[in-house]
Amino acid sequence: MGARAEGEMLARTLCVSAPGKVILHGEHAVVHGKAALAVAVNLRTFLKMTPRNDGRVSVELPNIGTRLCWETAELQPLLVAFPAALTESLPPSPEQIEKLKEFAGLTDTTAATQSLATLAFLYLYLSIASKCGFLPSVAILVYSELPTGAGLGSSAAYSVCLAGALLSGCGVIGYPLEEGQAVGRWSEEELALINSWAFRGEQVIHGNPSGVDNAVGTRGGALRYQSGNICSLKSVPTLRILLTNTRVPRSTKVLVAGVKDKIMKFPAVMEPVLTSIDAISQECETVLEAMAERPSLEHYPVLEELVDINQHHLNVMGVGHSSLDKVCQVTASHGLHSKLTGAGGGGCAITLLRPDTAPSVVEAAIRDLGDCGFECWETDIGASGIRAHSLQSLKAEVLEAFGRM
Ligand SMILES: Nc1ncnc2c1ncn2[C@@H]1O[C@H](COP(=O)(O)OP(=O)(O)O)[C@@H](O)[C@H]1O
Ligand SMILES: C[C@@](O)(CCOP(=O)(O)O)CC(=O)O
Ligand SMILES: [Mg+2]
Repeated sequence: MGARAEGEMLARTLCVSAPGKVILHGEHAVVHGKAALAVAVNLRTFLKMTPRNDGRVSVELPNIGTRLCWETAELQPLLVAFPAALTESLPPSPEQIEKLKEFAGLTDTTAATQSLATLAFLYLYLSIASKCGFLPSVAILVYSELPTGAGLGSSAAYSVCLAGALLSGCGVIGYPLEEGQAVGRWSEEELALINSWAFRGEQVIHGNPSGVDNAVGTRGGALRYQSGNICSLKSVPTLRILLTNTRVPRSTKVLVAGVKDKIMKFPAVMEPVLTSIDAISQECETVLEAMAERPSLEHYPVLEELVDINQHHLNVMGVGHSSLDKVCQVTASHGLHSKLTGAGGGGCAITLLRPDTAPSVVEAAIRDLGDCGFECWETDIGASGIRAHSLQSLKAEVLEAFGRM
């Protein structure tokens, strides 16, 4: 697609998608500067953005039953609180969030799910619009295959899609889809910009995110993340992972804040736990590299033991839940090893499957987990990061979701 001047609105419909993720090790500790290993999973969030000609901006969020619509003229006065220089260099401020809450009529009685999604959209829309000097009149629809609020990075996939679409739509970055092309990808430099803005969206939703989720949602694959440093893991073996959704709702923002409180209350107790989790991430990465070089079943007992140790540490940090304990007990009864993934407190767990784990064992574990009311599915890891798509290339259920609104 030919280059457009920054600030020149894309005059066509664009479509982007970003993957969810699984944190193998390091959730919560990564918020406090330790290493985490995260892999993208092929459950994706899709966003379609279409130019409007009526001076309005609308947002359809069917996964959370939310529809938003404003006149861009209503939004114009808010730009004063979003000067480009400020929003690019500083995190969302409490004053900015308060202004957005007041504007959108969000109160303490508004469901957090709706409130956070609305605030993240408005923050990114106004910040990027401020950077390119105009308020685009567009219709946005976001549809996700990810369970929302379950530890699979749905907030990050949402933020990455919004950042990619708005930056492309406003001409800050290109839209990498030539005529006749099905899928396009941005340059490294553009991905870095998408990631940094997605991180801003995560800051609105999570409060104090580490950045691992938006990093893996932007770049895909498998990576080690520590204090802003992203290291893509080139040699990662194919891992079989069983995902179990306990369906217990929880808020990452609340759980992350709770861990911070515990660290503040018991620093001498909690710092060694964080250091131990950091060592687990490093040890796991070493084993995965060895497996990639020389595949062998001998490495699995080590991986399984690291899973067990990390799960115990997460319970010590206060982010376990009886439903997650149940997943661990049920899978252990089949000789399998599980841990929570993401913020915990419910949501999803991962179970490591060996290459030679008998299908009958997996089926029995899935059956028993289903009897507990949990939803299970085996997933492959290492999905691609954010992508641009032609509408024609999208699978039927996505087109259906895009079309029914
Ligand atoms: N598809 C979506 N549509 C609208 N909002 C979404 C979507 N996915 C995630 N969100 C926002 O992200 C929040 C979930 O974030 P979080 O608590 O971090 O859970 P997760 O583990 O899924 O990232 C939701 O409450 C909602 O505000
Ligand atoms: C708990 C944490 O480490 C991961 C949160 O993952 P999720 O939002 O629950 O998918 C928080 C963070 O790293 O920002
Ligand atoms: Mg999240």
